[in-house]
Amino acid sequence: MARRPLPRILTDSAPLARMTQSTSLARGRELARTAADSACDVLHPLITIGRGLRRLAAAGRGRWVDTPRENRGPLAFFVGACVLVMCLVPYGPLLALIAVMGAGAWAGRERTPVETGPGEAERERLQALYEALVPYFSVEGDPSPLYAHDGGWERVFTEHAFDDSGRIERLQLKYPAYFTDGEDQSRVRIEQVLYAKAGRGREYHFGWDELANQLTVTVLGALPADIAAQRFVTAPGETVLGFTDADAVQRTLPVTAGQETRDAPPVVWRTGPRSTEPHLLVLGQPGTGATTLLRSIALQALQHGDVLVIDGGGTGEYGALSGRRGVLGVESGLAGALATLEWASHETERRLIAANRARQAGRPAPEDTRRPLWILADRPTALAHVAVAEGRDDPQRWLQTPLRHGRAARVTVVVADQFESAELLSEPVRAHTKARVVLGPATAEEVRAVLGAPPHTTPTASVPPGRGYVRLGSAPVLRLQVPATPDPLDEATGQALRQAVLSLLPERTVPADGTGTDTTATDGRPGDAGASADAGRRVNMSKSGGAGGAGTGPADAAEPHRATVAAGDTAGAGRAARATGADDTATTGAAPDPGTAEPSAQPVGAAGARVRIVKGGESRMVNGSVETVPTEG
Ligand SMILES: Nc1ncnc2c1ncn2[C@@H]1O[C@H](COP(=O)(O)OP(=O)(O)OP(=O)(O)O)[C@@H](O)[C@H]1O
Repeated sequence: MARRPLPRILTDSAPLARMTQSTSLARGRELARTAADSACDVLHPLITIGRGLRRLAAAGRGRWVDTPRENRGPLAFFVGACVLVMCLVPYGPLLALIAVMGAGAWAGRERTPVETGPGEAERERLQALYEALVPYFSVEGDPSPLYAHDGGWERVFTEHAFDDSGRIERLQLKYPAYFTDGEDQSRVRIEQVLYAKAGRGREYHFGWDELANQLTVTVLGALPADIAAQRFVTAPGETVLGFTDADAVQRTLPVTAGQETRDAPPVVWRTGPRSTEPHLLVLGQPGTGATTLLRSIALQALQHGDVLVIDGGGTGEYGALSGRRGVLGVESGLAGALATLEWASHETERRLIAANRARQAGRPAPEDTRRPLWILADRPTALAHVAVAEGRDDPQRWLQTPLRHGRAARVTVVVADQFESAELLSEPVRAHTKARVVLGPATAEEVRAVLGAPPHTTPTASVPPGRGYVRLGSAPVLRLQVPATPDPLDEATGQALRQAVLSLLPERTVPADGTGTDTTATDGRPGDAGASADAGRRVNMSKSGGAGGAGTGPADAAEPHRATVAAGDTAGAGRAARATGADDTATTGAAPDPGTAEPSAQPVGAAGARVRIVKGGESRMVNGSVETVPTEG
């Protein structure tokens, strides 16, 4: 049966449209809207109170439900008693009504919802980060991937925080269990992606929680660079290499920075017989603070021990140490370095033999074997170059015995050099320096090559001098800021820092000039000590040419700053001549091989002690000067 058509009024919309557009209908609508608005304004307090009473009632019901059954009776009794009291007191019901209305109005007030979660721009940033991680955290065939191209970040970014400028400050993310988080390469890839997407130019810490499959990225603030050289509160055998992040070490030290005193987290390196990393290697780009670190170590070492400095760079930046109590020599020439290191090698053996004999005799180790001896070699590879040119020994050869046996003999070796010369470092230096420092800008690969593990932070392209990474043995890699310890004889050094360093230097045992006055101690100005010194009364330990005067050989020309130590007595000139002979003996092969030399049993180490370098030879170290003495029968 055919369907009947609908009446025209229901199918044709034109009449309806006409009605809608009619002015009377529009006016009616306007009136209705105004009336509703006015009613809303008038009734608003009542609406608020009503909403509040509803919320209070809901809260009361919830409370009643939460109350244990056995407590409901007393609670009902208490409420009833309150109501009764209200009814009995004058104006009680009225006051109760006002109180209930007030509470309703307060509970029903409109609260602007607190904005939670990231804003639009921040959500976009998180989504971009998520999408960048998809190729690394997903594999084909995963039925429910955490990371997928059409996925959202909300599932995997469990924590996030932004700084005022909208950059990520902290991010915690989950990753699939099959991700190879145990492999450095895999981790480094993720760290690089996050570094690029979260904003370059800042340092990030990556905390991998392999158990929970969680990675926490935190932006690190710069390490404070305002700590200068000062007396650190440490035990003998402890050396502060610098300062690091507060959560990286468990200890703090009181330090003075500018006008304030505060606690700072130090990187403390332990040396001596019980140390598991008794020697240190420092590598870095030129000008990144290796010399400063060695100077800082020297100032701390001089508190309890003796120091020998080899300044292979020949920049004269250790000149302030010359002639100070405990400083056995500051050498920047090849010949002097060879003689000094040879002595140190024999001294190590002497200490070992003396301590061994004492042990066999049931006595404690002799006093003269217990004073720590520090060998600080700054750029020894520069001298190795000169040695090759002159056909002489590489000075590093004489570091072998101190490196191998120094721990038991309380001899500590610190070697600093530059990245580009690192392959010239001898095998014993590489093998026995378990404490390592990298200074200055370095890629993660460079840091790993030196420290044996990559840093857990992204190295930044520009860092202040003295900034780097440190690793003691197999401990974690830490960020490091070396205390500012400039050369006090450098004119560019500020007065405050100069005074800080000068105040840490031990007293002079050898006058800085012919008058016997300590010019640097009085006014701290550089240059005085060297300029006014009587050249004829100095013993040049770096001699390869004539006695006492300026060197004439090629090595001398290349070493304008080599250290000289004043003899300080009237026999200076003659001693200088003999020192030349001693030096020649030591460096032309007349000295016995370290393996066969029988060390002297004479006391050594303490400032001013007479030290014979080689038995049968004629070299002695007296007050930091090499002198020759007649051979004993
Ligand atoms: N920890 C530090 N705090 C402040 N300034 C520093 C620090 N370390 C080094 N400097 C400054 O950086 C400059 C270079 O330092 P330093 O000479 O120690 O570096 P270097 O690596 O030994 O350089 P080079 O190889 O040229 O001798 C100096 O001006 C020094 O004062």
